[in-house]
Amino acid sequence: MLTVNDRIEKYSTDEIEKFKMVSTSTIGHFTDFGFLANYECTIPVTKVSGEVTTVKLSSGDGYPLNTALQQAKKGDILVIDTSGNKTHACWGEFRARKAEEMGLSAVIVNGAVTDISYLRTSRVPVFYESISPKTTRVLKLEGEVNTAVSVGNVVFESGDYVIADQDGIFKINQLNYKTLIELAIEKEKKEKLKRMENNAVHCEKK
Ligand SMILES: O=C([O-])CC(=O)C(=O)O
Ligand SMILES: [Mg+2]
Repeated sequence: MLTVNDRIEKYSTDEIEKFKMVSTSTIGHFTDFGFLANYECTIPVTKVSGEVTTVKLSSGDGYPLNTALQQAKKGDILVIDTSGNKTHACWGEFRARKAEEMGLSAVIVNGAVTDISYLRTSRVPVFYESISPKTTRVLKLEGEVNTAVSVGNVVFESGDYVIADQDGIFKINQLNYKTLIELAIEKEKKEKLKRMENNAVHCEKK
């Protein structure tokens, strides 16, 4: 049985523009919640962000991913919950090729990936936990698309917004994002000034 929910839009274009302005390490000054810890990334990422499409797999069945890739939109971050499977890689070269074609921003998976040499050349970054030669298969057993999933101890739903950079991955929390983003933008402005002052002092000393 495959459950497919409609895609949800949670944030306005203006709000999304603001989210893109801040780094994860600035948000980390104000909250501990919403961060995924210890994920590897296939390529060096300076900054990536996007709305979330979720998919939940079971028993090494990769089939729901086909549906998720049909539901996802350009710019999305695909969040894959393997339901605890850390050995059967659900993401490899051909999924990556599809993601490139669609223009996905990134993929986050709480399990294994495969075809790592290809993934390291793909422009779509994949945040993952492990590498495995064993893969999921098309079993058509069970799965969910755009339901709530838990990945890296964070709950993700369709339409959530994720920002990721070299310091980590952060999911915007609908409960407090207005305050949090204003605080983060303000802090980044202050830090920019501080940086300029610092550099000026440095130049004077030379
Ligand atoms: O089919 C899979 O589950 C993963 C894979 O090898 C690919 O995407 O090329
Ligand atoms: Mg493959």
